[in-house]
Amino acid sequence: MPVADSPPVFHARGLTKKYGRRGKVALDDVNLNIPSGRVIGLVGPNGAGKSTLLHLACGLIEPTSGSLAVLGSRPAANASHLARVGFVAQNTPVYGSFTVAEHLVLGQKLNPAWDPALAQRRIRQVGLNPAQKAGQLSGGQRAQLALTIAAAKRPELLIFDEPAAALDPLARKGFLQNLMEFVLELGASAVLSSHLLGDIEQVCDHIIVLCNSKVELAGDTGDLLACHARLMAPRADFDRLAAGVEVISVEHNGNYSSAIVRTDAATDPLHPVSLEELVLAYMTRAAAGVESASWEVAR
Ligand SMILES: Nc1ncnc2c1ncn2[C@@H]1O[C@H](COP(=O)(O)OP(=O)(O)OP(=O)(O)O)[C@@H](O)[C@H]1O
Repeated sequence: MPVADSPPVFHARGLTKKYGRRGKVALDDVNLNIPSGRVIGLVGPNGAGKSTLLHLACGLIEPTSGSLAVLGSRPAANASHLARVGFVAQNTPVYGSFTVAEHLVLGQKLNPAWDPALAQRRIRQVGLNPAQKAGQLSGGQRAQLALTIAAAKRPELLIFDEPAAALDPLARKGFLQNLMEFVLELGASAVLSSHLLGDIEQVCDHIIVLCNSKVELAGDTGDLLACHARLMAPRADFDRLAAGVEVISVEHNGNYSSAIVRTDAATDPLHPVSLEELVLAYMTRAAAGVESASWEVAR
């Protein structure tokens, strides 16, 4: 894994992206500092701005205002920076009329640090036929090809936009396993956007929760899990919570309530939360904020 003094994977300051003449806001004043050496899960509801952030990070689009540095430089600043980042887009695009072997030849031509041995070995390991046209591969095989091409660049950062969404559970498991093997073999960082919280929980050690174009939560999963818990108590107790306890989301069931709280205090009775519960709590809070804001406007 990269050393502690490596530049951050993402360093965003006031990062804002608006689309089109109407200025549709996709990212709104985002601040982030994501250390290297992590497998980062980027989660959030549809339209939250995840793909926009990843496209900005790959230099495919420009911010409207603010700044984003990726591995310490402007995204896609030059050929050598491009070579440091491997990107697997949504639906893992490949050239349908090219064979698997032709993809590897193309990869070698286009990438100065291409590792042919790694590419060949991985193609063999995942059982891809070099002579097969990519257009005839299954979704899982296409994803494995796209992952191999991204990894054979030997990048410092691998970026995946919902790479496994269309795969069946077995293919997804294989894909995630390979992804983790690559991360270890390359000593790379990875950013993985996904709606599949189970996948995120399985492979990520850092998360970014993006809701309504803003960062709702970001941090190392271990740290976040340590300062969140489920609090179950009579409903009335929630009116007099200890100082330092913040309710993120709460469900009432008769006179009893169950809440996900952020706490630096030891409050009884607290139960640990899973990463999935934590992410859902922040997404629920953000959705409730939008609902009450639009209700205010409607009044
Ligand atoms: N090229 C574009 N032109 C106009 N609006 C766009 C464009 N791309 C994205 N948007 C809008 O920006 C917002 C964020 O979109 P984005 O694709 O980044 O979200 P996302 O979190 O990746 O969503 P999903 O989970 O559905 O893939 C959405 O409201 C979307 O409609």
